[in-house]
Amino acid sequence: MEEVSIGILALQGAFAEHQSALNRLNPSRKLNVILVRTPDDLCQCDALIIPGGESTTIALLARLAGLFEPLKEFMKVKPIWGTCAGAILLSQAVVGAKKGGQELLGGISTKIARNGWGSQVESFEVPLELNGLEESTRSFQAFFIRAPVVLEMFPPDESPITVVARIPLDVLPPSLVDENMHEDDPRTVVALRQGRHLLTTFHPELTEDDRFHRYFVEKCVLIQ
Ligand SMILES: NC(=O)CC[C@H](N)C(=O)O
Repeated sequence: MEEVSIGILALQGAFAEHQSALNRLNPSRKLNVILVRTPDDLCQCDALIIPGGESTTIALLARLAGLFEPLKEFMKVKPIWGTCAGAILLSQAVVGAKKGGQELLGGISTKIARNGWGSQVESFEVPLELNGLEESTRSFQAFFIRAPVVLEMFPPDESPITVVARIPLDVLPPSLVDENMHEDDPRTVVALRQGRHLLTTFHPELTEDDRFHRYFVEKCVLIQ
């Protein structure tokens, strides 16, 4: 059986947790997990995960490793999943970037707010409402740690955006709900797929529930 190689960008952040989650899966094809630190590592990958951490630092370290341009090229042809800081890097536009700016790979048609839930809540845990994951009726307990917030989903040029998970308004910490927020508000969208790319603003790798990892492998990587 032909193997498939999934890279995890391992410059900073929660890459080891993603590695453990991938190693727990038992997908329909054999998985080879590669920690990516150089352009040569990236060349061996069929898909990539960019973990949570600090988006500015990850971008800077990627630039220093000579990985930034190769990552942009990679994203044009192969699937990438960005979690939290990784979700910022995948977005087309960001607000709240650090002084000096934030380099983006920009392959997903979203505008995202860095640390967008504000300083009042550094982190929180809520059950999500899912769409298209296995056992979707069973909610997913998600950790948000200084998470970004999706502000806008642009009408895409090519592939449409599929919302994969939302935070129901009634479980959002009250300090984060404002009176203009409605059920379809982009700010409630915490996981979305565009083509073969996946974006999650929380940390699926910090739970034992591997459904998002399975979703990425089956729906973004192995799909023809
Ligand atoms: N948990 C995370 O990945 C936090 C992201 C971080 N706030 C950033 O801007 O990069």
